[in-house]
Amino acid sequence: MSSPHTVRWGILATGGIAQTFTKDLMIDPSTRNVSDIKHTVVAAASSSSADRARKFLEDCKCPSSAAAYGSYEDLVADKNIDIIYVATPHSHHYQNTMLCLQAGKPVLCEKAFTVNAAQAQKLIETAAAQKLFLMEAVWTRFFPLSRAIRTYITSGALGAVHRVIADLSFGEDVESTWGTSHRMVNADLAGGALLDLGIYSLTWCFQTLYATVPRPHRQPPTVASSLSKYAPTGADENTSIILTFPRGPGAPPHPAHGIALTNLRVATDVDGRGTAGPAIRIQGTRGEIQVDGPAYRPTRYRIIHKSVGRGGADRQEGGGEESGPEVEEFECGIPGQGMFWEADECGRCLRDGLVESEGMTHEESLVVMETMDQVRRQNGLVYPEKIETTKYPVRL
Ligand SMILES: NC(=O)C1=CN([C@@H]2O[C@H](COP(=O)(O)OP(=O)(O)OC[C@H]3O[C@@H](n4cnc5c(N)ncnc54)[C@H](OP(=O)(O)O)[C@@H]3O)[C@@H](O)[C@H]2O)C=CC1
Ligand SMILES: O=C1OC[C@@H](O)[C@H](O)[C@H]1O
Repeated sequence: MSSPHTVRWGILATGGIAQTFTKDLMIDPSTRNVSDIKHTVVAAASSSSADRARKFLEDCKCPSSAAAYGSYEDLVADKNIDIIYVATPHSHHYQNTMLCLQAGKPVLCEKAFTVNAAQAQKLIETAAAQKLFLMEAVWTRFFPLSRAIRTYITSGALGAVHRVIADLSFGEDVESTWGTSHRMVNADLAGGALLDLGIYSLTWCFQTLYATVPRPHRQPPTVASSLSKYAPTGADENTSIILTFPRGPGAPPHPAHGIALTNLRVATDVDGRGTAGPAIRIQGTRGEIQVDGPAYRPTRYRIIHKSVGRGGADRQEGGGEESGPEVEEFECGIPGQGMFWEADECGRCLRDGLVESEGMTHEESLVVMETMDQVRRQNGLVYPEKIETTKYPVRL
């Protein structure tokens, strides 16, 4: 057996998710049955100080040889780095990712990819011109659970999928939890439910209704939406979206609806015990897949088969013969947070000289950003010009 390919990471920013991701990188890949890829962290940078970056590296138990930088500019100049993970707020993704790409570094950039589609387009063009790998860090798409569900749908076993309902809502007292400056609600940081949480509801609609169609036949959905703002900052706190995925050659002949929901004041899981039901329902003519939340880190799903003798048009007088179990339950444990699967994907793409991942293509990141742009346009949600601009460099 050949030795694993080692990926040397640089971490840009030292906040909450940077810690979680980096700790996942440090987990032995064999615990998730991975033997072809290994990860190491060779550097981290904090925009506030090198001391903060040093403490971050220690807290995450990174190798003692890892370099600690007090600026992102110093990080991107480090010749030992294979790829940079950008973990700043949404507002900063465009500027920070452009900095990395222009310094010749491949990038895994946190979601939401950028503030708008125009920025995403520029990053994709820059990566293509430089022949550099670039991916939006939609980690959930790389879970074995997500892959299994997509495979099940493409096999046709669920029949024609007509509707997907996906919700990621938090149920917080917004004022006391986030105030006005926290990145969740701060418009200067492109905060709000849509870009932060709604993107996962959209992810479930897209990965089941868009990514399951052969690539040449994928068509962007039409978008209808409603959004309410959090008065103190103008960021959105309640956003509901209905997507209609057109059908045609290479795809099922009927349009399918994706309903993507997000709300900061009411919760998907109201009692924290799943009593309210699944976060995601994928409804096909032969059955339904129900995925328990949270939508960003699901560990459990079930397939409910529409059996002969039960329900709908297949109902028979006196009940019919049933074939197989009516409900199949799947439990998918995660040996860590689960961010390592997207990191493994980056490693394989770098090893194979790819500039994008089939699991999260540039085109799909762009279509999702365009979808969120439409939702914002339909409801008058605009962020400050300095974070909507495609100008580079801009000091934020
Ligand atoms: N995939 C997932 O599950 C999750 C993804 N996220 C995404 O990750 C990104 C960061 O979120 P999170 O880690 O929670 O945020 P934090 O606020 O915890 O960290 C953000 C970091 O970005 C850096 N930064 C640079 N400029 C600014 C600025 N003006 N204001 C605030 N921070 C700044 C800081 O690091 P430094 O001082 O070191 O430069 C800061 O610690 C967001 O895009 C978010 O959507 C968040 C949570 C979960
Ligand atoms: O990406 C995310 O997933 C988990 C949430 O807690 C977080 O706010 C969000 O940014």
